[in-house]
Amino acid sequence: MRFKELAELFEELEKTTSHREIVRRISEFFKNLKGDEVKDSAYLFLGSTGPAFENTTLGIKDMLAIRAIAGAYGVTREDVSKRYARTGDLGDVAFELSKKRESSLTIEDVFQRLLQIRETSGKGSQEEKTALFSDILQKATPEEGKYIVRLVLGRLRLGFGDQFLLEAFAIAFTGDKKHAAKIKESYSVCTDIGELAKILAENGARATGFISIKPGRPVKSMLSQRVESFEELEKRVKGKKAAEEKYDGERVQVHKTGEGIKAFSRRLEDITSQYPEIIEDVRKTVPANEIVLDGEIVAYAELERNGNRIEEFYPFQNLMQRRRKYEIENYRKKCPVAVFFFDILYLNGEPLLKRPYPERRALLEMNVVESGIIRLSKRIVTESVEEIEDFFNETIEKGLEGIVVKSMSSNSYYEAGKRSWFWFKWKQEYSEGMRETFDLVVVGSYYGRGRRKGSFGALLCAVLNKEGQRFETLTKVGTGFTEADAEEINRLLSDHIVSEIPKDVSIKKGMLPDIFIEPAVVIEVLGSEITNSPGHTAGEGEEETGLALRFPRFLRIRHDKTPYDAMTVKEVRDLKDGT
Ligand SMILES: Nc1ncnc2c1ncn2[C@@H]1O[C@H](COP(=O)(O)OP(=O)(O)OP(=O)(O)O)[C@@H](O)[C@H]1O
Repeated sequence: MRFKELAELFEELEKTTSHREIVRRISEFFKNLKGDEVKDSAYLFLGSTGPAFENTTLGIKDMLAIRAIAGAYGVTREDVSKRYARTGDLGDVAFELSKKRESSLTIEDVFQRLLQIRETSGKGSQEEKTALFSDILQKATPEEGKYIVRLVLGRLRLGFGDQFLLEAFAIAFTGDKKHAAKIKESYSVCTDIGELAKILAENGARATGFISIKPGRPVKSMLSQRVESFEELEKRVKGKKAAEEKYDGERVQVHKTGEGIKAFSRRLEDITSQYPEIIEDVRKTVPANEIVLDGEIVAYAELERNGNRIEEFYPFQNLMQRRRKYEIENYRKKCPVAVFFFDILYLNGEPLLKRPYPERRALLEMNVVESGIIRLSKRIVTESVEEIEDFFNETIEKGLEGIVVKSMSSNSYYEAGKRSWFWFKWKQEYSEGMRETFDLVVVGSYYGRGRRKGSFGALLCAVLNKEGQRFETLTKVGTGFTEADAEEINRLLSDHIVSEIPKDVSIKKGMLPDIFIEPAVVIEVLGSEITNSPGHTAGEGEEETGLALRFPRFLRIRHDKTPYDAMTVKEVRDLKDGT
């Protein structure tokens, strides 16, 4: 299919606000695609050239793009820069400069070219990338050029995410949107949207029955519910249960496929290169040929004190030093880590997601030999709430944040991507009656004054309205930031500044921030009271006013969460209602 049709659709979708209409248009489009176009278009709709767990960056920043655009249209770089300053979007600049009336570019041509740019590396690659980019721009019409530029820069902002695409697949490939729920479940297991689209296109609704975990392709993590009290725990998980230490670090899924070993974060990013010591030790101590393990990486050291070996757990913030591309060896020494595996999802050709937890745990213990760095989560198995309470107190003494209680029932499967009723977390702060933490999405910022001049004074934060896939504001967060936090936040937000309210965000007039931010950055906030408020849009309906969070205080950036992992309106309402 011609790329022109995709560019035209992008243009229309940008202007469309109706959820139904967007899904309908996308599904019509997918119905007409053939072969590889299905897979490639699925990636392109999300502004990418592959699944999240592959490194899909094309390595072209503004400077190179300006060079490529100037070269393509025979104008000076100054001219391009001036237009860029005026429009704020290099895609719009390409649109202005292109004079081409007709083009024969196909979706495949554009996709292959993006891949070529992505795969060009090494010496002289900048020139080569620029030349490849310039060349395709010359062949493109103004509309096509606009979207090619945005795709190359990773800035296609259509204002919707993968959930819309999955709903469109239901209509396009199964003929009925009632299959959307099953397709969304399949996406938690097959997290490669292109691959999923292809399987659905070839097999229809039947596909959701056989999609399975595959080593090398991370599944979405299973998450836990929270309980308010031990009494509630007893009610929720009857009889024998396991209580495991809860480690506060970075979730990790380790995939071993023969000699290849990869580590993926909760956001499904490839974090293999950040933790070479874990990869080395898995190679040494996990003999299975093909295996997928789930666990938590923590900043950790075993120390000797007065002749005793003691375990030292360091705060989550220490571990964040390891989020880097360079100086890895240096930081490996500065911030030693261990990984605590608590689950096994695949073993030598056999998917284990549908095996109950006790069986999975037994297989985990049989297949992982503990070393200094590779550990198994410590746990007890008991029917007694008192024993769990003792275990909980010991974990707190050790400096850990709490426990995760797991059901031992015969259907306690691994529920990828779900906040499951088989896992319950219990943290120290709950037992102390402390305030609740909220993971919120930053959607705007207000200029700072006084000491905070030049930075932000407060951040406008939102929660996810799951039904509408929209972000609705809940609170303004202005305290709790250190200077380093503020700097890091400014840096993260700078990539996501937009000139108007993003389409999937709702903000009340009186709450409009100085700068709009597209949903991308998640922060964890401590708050104390949820109230009704006409100032915010969270949960606002015809009959209901919005909800607001009072006295919020910034705790940390959640690098590991995407906006779609943020707290939902329903969760906030449940907390308010005390359910
Ligand atoms: N033994 C364990 N079993 C399961 N999860 C564990 C364990 N130890 C640590 N964890 C971590 O705890 C998380 C479970 O809490 P939850 O699912 O609510 O995630 P969260 O939203 O990140 O919450 P929190 O902020 O409380 O960590 C898991 O995602 C995992 O990263």
